[in-house]
Parts: sequence; C-alpha cells; structure tokens
Amino acid sequence: MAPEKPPCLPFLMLPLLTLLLQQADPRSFVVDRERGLFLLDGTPFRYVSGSLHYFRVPRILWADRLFKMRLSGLNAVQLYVPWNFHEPEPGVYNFNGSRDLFTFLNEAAIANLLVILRPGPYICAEWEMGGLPSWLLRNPKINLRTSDPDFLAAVDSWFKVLLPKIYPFLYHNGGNIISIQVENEYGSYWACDFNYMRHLAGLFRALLGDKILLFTTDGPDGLKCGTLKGLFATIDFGPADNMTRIFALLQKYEPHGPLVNSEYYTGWLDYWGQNHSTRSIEPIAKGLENMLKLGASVNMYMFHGGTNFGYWNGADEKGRFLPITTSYDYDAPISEAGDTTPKLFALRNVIGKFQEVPLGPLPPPSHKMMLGPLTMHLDGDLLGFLDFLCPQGPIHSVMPLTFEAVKQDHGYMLYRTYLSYSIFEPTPLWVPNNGVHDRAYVMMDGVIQGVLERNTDNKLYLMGKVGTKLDILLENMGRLSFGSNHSDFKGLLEPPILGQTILTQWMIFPLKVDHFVKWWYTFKLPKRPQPKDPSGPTFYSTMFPILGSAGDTFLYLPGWTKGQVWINGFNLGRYWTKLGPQHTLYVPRPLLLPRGAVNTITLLELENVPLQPQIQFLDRPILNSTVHRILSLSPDVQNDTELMELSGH
Ligand SMILES: CCCCNC(=S)N1C[C@H](O)[C@@H](O)[C@@H](O)[C@H]1CO
Repeated sequence: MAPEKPPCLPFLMLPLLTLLLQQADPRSFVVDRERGLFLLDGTPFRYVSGSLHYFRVPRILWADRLFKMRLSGLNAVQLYVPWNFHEPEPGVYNFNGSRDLFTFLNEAAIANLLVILRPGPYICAEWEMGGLPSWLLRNPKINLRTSDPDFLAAVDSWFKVLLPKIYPFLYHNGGNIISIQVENEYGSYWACDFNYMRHLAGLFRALLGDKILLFTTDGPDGLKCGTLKGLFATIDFGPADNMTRIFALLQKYEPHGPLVNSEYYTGWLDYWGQNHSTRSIEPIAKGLENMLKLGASVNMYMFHGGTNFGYWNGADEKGRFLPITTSYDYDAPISEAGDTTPKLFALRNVIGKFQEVPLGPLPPPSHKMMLGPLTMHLDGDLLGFLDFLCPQGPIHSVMPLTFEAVKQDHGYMLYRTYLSYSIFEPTPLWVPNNGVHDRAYVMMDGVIQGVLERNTDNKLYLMGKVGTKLDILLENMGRLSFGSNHSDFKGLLEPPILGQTILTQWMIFPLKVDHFVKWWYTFKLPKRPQPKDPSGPTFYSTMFPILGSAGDTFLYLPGWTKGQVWINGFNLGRYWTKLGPQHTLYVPRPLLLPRGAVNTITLLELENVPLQPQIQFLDRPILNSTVHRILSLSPDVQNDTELMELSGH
C-alpha cells in the first residue's frame, strides 16, 4: 500500500501558512508588491508618521515632543540628518549634546515610534545650505549634488562615518529605523544626474546592507529625475493638491508598492518680510482621511517644527533673497513651544478612525513665564571690541575675500579700508553684480551711513576726507536651501565702487561673535571707553534673576530693529522686529538658569536702538505681526515691486 500521502493542505490554507511562517521571521520591514503593502515582521503595516527635526529642539525636550507625537496616534517619526550640523570642518565630527542623533533615536524607541531617516546628503528643510556644509565652497568650482568627484569624495567621507553608526539602529538589526531616504527631491534640482543617484544608492547599500528599505521622495513634477530603479518611490504634496492625480503619477514609477506621501504639509514656512503662513485645519484633516482610506502611508511635514537657533536658517530666492525666519513653528500640530493645538486633536481624531490611538490625555500647554520690561545697558559698539572679536587680527587682501575663502561659516565679517583721496560731494558707494551677500552695514570713522542689501541696487552717498576709515560689516543671513544654486557664497563678492574708483587694499576681520559673547558671559569684559551715542552695530546686555515660577517664554524686542540674541551665552537666533512677521523669539525654559540665579541676555543690534532700550518676556508668541517691507529699491523698481506685492505675487 502506497504510503499515505500527507494531507494536502487546501489551497486557501497556503497564504495563512505563509503568513504564519513569516510571523516567525526575524524582524523585518519590507514592501509586498503583490499585495501593495508594507509588511512589518510579516504583518501588513501602514505608517502614520510626523516630521520632527532634532536639530531644531534642545535635547532635553526631545522626549516631551516625541511622547506627544506618540499620544497623537503616530507610529513613526521622520527626521533629516543635516550634514553641516555634524561635520563642522572636514574630518571633524560632532554627535554630542543636541547633535546626539543616536540618543534621539533611542528616545524615539522609548516613545514607541519607528523611524524614517533622511540623511541626505542634501536635505532642503529651510536649513542653512540645505544641510550641505559651507566648507564645500572652499572649492569654488565644486558642482554640488552631482557626480562631481570632489563632491562625491566629501559625501563618501561623511557617509562612511555616519552610516556605520546608523547600521545597528536598522529595524532588522534590532533598532527602529524602518526606511532610509536617498537624497531629497532630487527631481526638483537642475542636474538630473543619474550617476550621482546611482553612486548614493550603491554607497547606502554597501554601508547599510541589502535589507533596509531605501526610498526617494519627490514632488509631482520631480519623479522623472528623482526616482531610481531599486529605490522605492514616494511623493510629497499638500492638502490643496489633487491626491488622485498625484498618486496616479506616483504609480507610473511605483506601480505595485503601497502609496506613500512622505511630506503631507500641515503648515508652511515663514520668510522675513513676508506674511506669516498658516494652513486651515479642515482641509488638512480631510486630506489625511482620504489618504488613510486609500491605505496610503503618510508622513505629516511638520508635526513639530521647532526653531532655527543660531545662524541655522536657510533661504529661498524668488526674485528676492528670502531668508527663513528664526521660528520654524510651521503652524504645525505641535507648536514651536511644544504645546498641543486644535490641529493636533483634529488629526488625532482622523487617525483614530483607522488605528488605535494611545489613551490621552495629552499634557496641557507648558507654563509660560512673563517678565519685564527690562532695560538693556549699552556695552559698546562692535568696532570697539575688534581685538576680542578677531583676536588673530585681520587678513590683508587687495580685493575683498568671501566668508568661505577665509573659512568663516556663519555670522559676520568686517571689511575695512581707508579713503585714498577726499570726496567733497556726496559720492555713490555700491557693489556691482549683486555682490552684497547678504546685508552690508556701512560706517565712516565709526558712524553708520546706511545699509546695502542683496538683490537690490541701492547705493549710499558718502563724503569724507582722505584717510577716513571705511568699515563695511557683512551679515550672512543664511545660505540658500532650495532652488538651482546652493553655491551661495557670502560676503563682499565684488569690490565696492566709490564714484569711479574700485576700492582695494582691504583688511578683513572674520568676527567670532559667539566666542566673544560666551567668553564675556563667562569672564565678564572690562568696561571700555565708548562713543557717547554709538551708531551702527552695538552690544547691549542686562542681567536678571527669575524670582517667580520659571517657564517657557517669548522674548519681545519692541522698537529694536535687527540683530542677534544670546541667552546665557546660547545663540537664540536672529530678530528683525522692524521687518516682521516674527516679533518674538521662543525661549525654552531649560535655557534659563534656576530660580535665584542671574541670567544674562546679550543683543547685537545692527541698526537702530529704541529710545527706551527695553525688552520683555511674554507668555505668548507674536509670529504674525504686520509686515513692514523695507523697500530699498530705486524709485521706479520700488513702484513695480509695490504693485507686485499689492497684487499678492
Ligand atoms: C518654497 C519651499 C522650498 C521648497 N521646499 C519644499 S517644497 N519642501 C520639500 C522639502 O523636501 C522639505 O525639506 C521642505 O523644504 C519643504 C517645505 O517646507
């Protein structure tokens, strides 16, 4: 008798068996193209994710923000890794303090959030130079975001440090990173260099292995040059866009994978001099629900925006140079100060229709502190501290040099020369070829004459005797983070012209303002003889204890014009109260010293000080003040510009 045949499983049992077998799989996150699903450990999985940038939030607040994101019903967090945040000089790496990416990944795991990592090398994100380090521009001919060997050599060197550190955090290795993005919206960049994308994909595979899901993200018009065979294609769009049309476009490149919107915009960014951006809740919630009904995986950009502390804001160029504001609130579901908003609860309700949302309640808004007004005391004009600000002394050069040429990444540089002849009539000073990058404060023998700005053809009319000292303070307002040109050199890119004379013989002072302020805050500077009413860039400070209950707060600078703020030596960011729309700077509670200790606040005011040099700490932000556009264009251009702005361009 033939041995009894083993019972043949009815055909339908097979998938279940496959599923059960897969259950036994080790940890895995894969795309099932037969069913158009993600599988997590063999089980169908959809992520509802939110973007949070660790580099825009003080480390001590990471757990709070991540916990709120989990309680909002998210099961993943998406984050960029800014190359320039971690490699300040070639071959010098920093993963400490608020740069400790790995602690952040562990905090995300503790909050029970999976991670979608986007290490670039370019990240956009309204971040300085889109995350690329400005020291790349010390080679002025470098071709960024292409297969230029010089660029690829720097990229390889960086990723050979970063990616091995990421490897243990990959999901299948026991970590929480389920997918990794290659480049960022490459299809929006002019180069369309497939050798570059293939190089990146090969490098990621070589350093991360073949299990991790590598993907790309592009806008609807970028799929042709941004996608690559072997990389999972995803797309980004906002609530006002046509989801059906855009997902149909995506399916031309990813016909069998799950639908993914990697950047579903919950708000938008702000530029200095433009109105504050807000986005209504209802269309955002409706769009999210429609995508979740389709079974799509979605990442909401941003879920918590945070702040561009220091000099880290990026910029765009739309006819005019448009620096991003210090606040990256983004009108996001979690506010810049970490508070829940009605938008968060609306989105949480939508998510709750599709998957389990952790029981609340979400924490109430943090305690906000009010304090002041406080009177700021004049410490002296910037020129009076040159020995501290540039201890190594000036660089001498016939022609002006850029920030990059003298290895100054951020902040300010002083260019000094002397009149070689007297000018008795008002004589125009200007910089050809739009050579002011980005703002120039012009002084004669220490007296401010006015400001020259990028993308304007404004001139200043000067008079002076031979030997008069001409000082031009150049402010770097942040390098372009989007568009066709990231080689956004800073400083005087051309020699200024006075009348018919090209000004040469420069003394160039790279200013270490942050070192100076930190040093001053620590060791207290000796008082110096100062002009009785200095004009131009000037330092003010005051000291104050917190006697009541400390809390998050918003620094308000009524009547001040434009400058930089430090709290206890920490660079809080830029202010531009005269222009708006941001009138307050978020001060996270942990930046303030404990009750009874004395805090120090330092301002570098670049233009004009109010009659009453006071500041205040408010219990709410002002991000939408009326915009006072400073039009320093010539009259004819000014009228056109005003017309354009009135017509809402
Ligand atoms: C004017 C926006 C500049 C282009 N950036 C766009 S579309 N975005 C996509 C980009 O990938 C992301 O990093 C962010 O920069 C986002 C805007 O917040």
